[in-house]
Amino acid sequence: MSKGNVREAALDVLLKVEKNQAYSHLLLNDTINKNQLSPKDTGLFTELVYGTIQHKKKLDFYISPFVKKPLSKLDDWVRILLELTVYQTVFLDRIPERAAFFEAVQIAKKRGHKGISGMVNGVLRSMQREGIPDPKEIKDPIVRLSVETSHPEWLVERWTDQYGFEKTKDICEANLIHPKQTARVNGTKATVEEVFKMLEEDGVEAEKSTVVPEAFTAVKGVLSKTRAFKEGYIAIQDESSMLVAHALGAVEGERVLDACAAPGGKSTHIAETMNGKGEVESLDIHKHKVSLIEEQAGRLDLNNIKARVMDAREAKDHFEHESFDRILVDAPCSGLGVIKRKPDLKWTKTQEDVKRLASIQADILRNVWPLLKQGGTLVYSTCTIDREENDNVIEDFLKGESYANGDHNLYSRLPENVQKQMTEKDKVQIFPGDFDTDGFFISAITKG
Ligand SMILES: C[S@@+](CC[C@H](N)C(=O)[O-])C[C@H]1O[C@@H](n2cnc3c(N)ncnc32)[C@H](O)[C@@H]1O
Repeated sequence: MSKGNVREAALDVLLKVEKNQAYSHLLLNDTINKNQLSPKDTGLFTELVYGTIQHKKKLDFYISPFVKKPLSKLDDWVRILLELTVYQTVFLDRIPERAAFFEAVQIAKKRGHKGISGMVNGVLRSMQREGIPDPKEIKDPIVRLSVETSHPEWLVERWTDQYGFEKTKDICEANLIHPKQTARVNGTKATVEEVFKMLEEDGVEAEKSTVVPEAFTAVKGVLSKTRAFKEGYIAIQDESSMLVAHALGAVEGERVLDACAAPGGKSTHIAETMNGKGEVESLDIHKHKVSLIEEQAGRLDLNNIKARVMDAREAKDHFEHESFDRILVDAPCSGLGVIKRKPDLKWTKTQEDVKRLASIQADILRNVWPLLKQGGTLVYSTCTIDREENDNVIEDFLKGESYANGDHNLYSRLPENVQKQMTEKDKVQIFPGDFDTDGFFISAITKG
């Protein structure tokens, strides 16, 4: 594919993502596979799409003074083409300005009329001549942080109310850092050392995690292309997600319910911690996602996972009362802890979503609770960092259920680094800047 076509493909993806027609990561993979992009083009294409979404607000701040009307009045494709081009010139060193400008004008000519390509050219040339504005000059600290780190103002305000301004600044800045490529070793098949040898043969340079014992970061190479991945020796997963199986603490022979399980990252990890012995019942409301759990379990050679389509809110009608030793509710959530991986979330999620999700989370918890044995453990986790979906859901649940208590042993089941982060023994909020991982909330409750 030529560079121009890569940029045009990026523009198409950005338009669809903005219109909420698809998630960026799915559309990105789809375009890469359909067009059989080379590794080099894949790199540029991915960078253009994620970078433009990630820095959208700052890019608009740079562009607005040079456009006569409000940016919202431009055709969407014209505004996105400008954002995409300015992203390349301001954030990427390796792309010469003249090449980026030339391609932008060619795309504008192809998609619009002469007036539009002239306008695009004019805006870009004026920016080049006059220089871009500096967000540091914005007086209001919330607006300044929102522009500097490209987050919606409502989110910066909300996090400031919940965690204070300095912590919010940390979160916003951490959200701009490229996510690491991390994975865990499938302990039922090999040791970390054995897997490192296999990876080396495939040109992957790996470093042990400082957070999770069975985890590592690939600093060079592509994990999904290795024999270790294809033959089920590793599973690609963020380290904070891996903490959840530790928090649950399942052991051989137990019966575990994973109420919201697809695509199966945690179900398979739990099955590994049980050494493949015992039962994991993995539910998901979406039929197409249940097959992903089966695929993962198959690849990792784990035979003790039973995946089925089910609304967790109805699970108590399908399983025997108090029949599970442990239950995981890795709830559907706003995903505000994984913005560095899925930057479109910061532009698509709203406060209404947070409220709606908190009510679903509470419903799921209430409905799976009767299935937990006396003395059993339930772990509630989310990949968000919003109190309304995390602490508040758990506090309300504990108030409403007389046999539910915070499980203070959670503390001892988590790695030392994480323990240091904990201010309470039965729950922990991990922020994206804490360990260079996704943001995650993990809490544990016991029955009896
Ligand atoms: C955070 S994701 C789970 C990720 C999974 N635990 C993993 O580690 O791979 C939440 C999942 O809950 C599913 N879900 C949403 N509402 C549900 C419900 N009422 N019952 C069961 N699953 C639900 C979604 O389809 C989604 O796959």
